[in-house]
Amino acid sequence: MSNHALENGVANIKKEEELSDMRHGEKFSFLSSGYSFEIIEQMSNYIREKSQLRPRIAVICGSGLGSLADIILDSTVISYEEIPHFPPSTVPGHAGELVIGLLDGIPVIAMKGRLHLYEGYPLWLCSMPVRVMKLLGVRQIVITCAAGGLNPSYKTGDIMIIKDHVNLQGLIGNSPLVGKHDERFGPRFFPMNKTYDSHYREIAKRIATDMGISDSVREGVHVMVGGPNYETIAELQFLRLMGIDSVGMSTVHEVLVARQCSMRVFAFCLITNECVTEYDCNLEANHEEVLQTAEQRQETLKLFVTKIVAEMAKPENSIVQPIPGRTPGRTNIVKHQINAGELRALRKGRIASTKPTVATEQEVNNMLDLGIIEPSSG
Ligand SMILES: O=P(O)(O)O[C@H]1O[C@H](CO)[C@@H](O)[C@H]1O
Ligand SMILES: Nc1nc2[nH]cnc2c(=O)[nH]1
Repeated sequence: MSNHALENGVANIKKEEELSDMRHGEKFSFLSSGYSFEIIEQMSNYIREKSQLRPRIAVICGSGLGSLADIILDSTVISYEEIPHFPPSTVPGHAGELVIGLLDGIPVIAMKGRLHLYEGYPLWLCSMPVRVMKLLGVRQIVITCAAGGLNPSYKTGDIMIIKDHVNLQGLIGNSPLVGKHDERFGPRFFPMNKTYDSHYREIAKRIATDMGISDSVREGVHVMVGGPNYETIAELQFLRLMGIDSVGMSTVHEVLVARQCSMRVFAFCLITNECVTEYDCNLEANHEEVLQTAEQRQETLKLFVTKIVAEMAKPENSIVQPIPGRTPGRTNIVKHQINAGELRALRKGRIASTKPTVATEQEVNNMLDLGIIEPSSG
C-alpha cells in the first residue's frame, strides 16, 4: 500500500472542513490543521480491538532502536499500514509497527519506528501517533532517538538524557500544533518549562549508576532540524553557539504533542556519531554509522529502558497532573468532585458516571487530565 492511508485521511479532513462552519483563520490557512478528533478516535478504536491490554506507558523507538520493542512479550504487532489513516514508515531502521505487550510484566505500547518531516509528512502527521496513544490511555511516554553529538565532550555510544530542547522548527512557525484547535487534545497555549520530567531524569541517572554506565550517560539540550541531509560545519557551529548538545531530525514535535495532552515525558538520544565541526576533518556523517552504533548499544539500551519503564509504572511515579492552560469556557461540563470509590468504578468500564455526565473510562481519564473533574480522597 503506498500513500493510500494518507490520501484517505487528508480527503476526510477536507470533507469535514468543507462541511464545517469555516472561520477566517481556518479557511485561509496555508497550514494543515491535522486529523480531527473523530479520525484519531477511529484509529485508536481500531487498535483497541486488536489487544486487550490498556497500557499507560508508551515507548517511541528511534533509528535503529526498534530492538527495544523486541523484548516486549505476549505482543500484538500492528503494521502502520493496516491502521486506517496511518501513513507508512519509509526509513531504514524504522519497521513501521505498533507493538502492544508486556515489558517485564508492564503493559506498554511501542512505536517501532517513527514518522519524519523529511519523509514528506507534515509535523502534525509525524506526531499524530502520540494523540492516538493518548486516546488509548497512555499517560507516560519514553521517546528515544538517534542523534549527532555536538557537545565536544560527547562520544559515540553515549546516552544523552534530554533536559530541554530548542524547537527550531517551531520558532519559525512550523509546529505540529498550528492550525485548527480542538480543546479535546489539550490547551492551545501551554507552558514548556517543565517538559522533560525532572523526576524521571533523576530516576534515569540513578539507574545508570546502578547499571555502571553513568560515565556514558549525559544530560543535555536537543535540537530537531528538518533533514534529511546532515549539517554543514557552519550550521553546527551556529547550533553549538545556541547551547545545543545533540542534533537530530525528530522527537521535538512528538514531545510537544505529548505535553499538550498532559503526558509525562522522558526522552533520550543515543549519540550515534560525533558532529564534525572542523573543516580539516575527514569524517562524514552517514546513516549506516547511525544504525551500526544503535546495534552496538542495543543490549544496554534494552536494559536501561526496561528499568526506566519499571520505575515509571510504580504508583508513586505515575501520577499525572493536567497541564496548565485549559481555555476557560470551552466546555460546558461542570467541574465537580468525584470521590475515590466513584473514580475506581468509573475507571473499571463503560458505566454511567456521577452527575452531570455519563462517561466512558477513556472520557473520565481525559477529563481528569484536563482538570474538568477532580479526584478527591473522600
Ligand atoms: O530521530 P531518529 O528517527 O531516531 O533518527 C535520526 O537518525 C536519522 C539520520 O541518520 C534521522 O531519522 C534522525 O532523525
Ligand atoms: N541532524 C542529525 N541527525 C542525526 N541523527 C543521527 N545523527 C545525526 C546528525 O549528526 N545530525
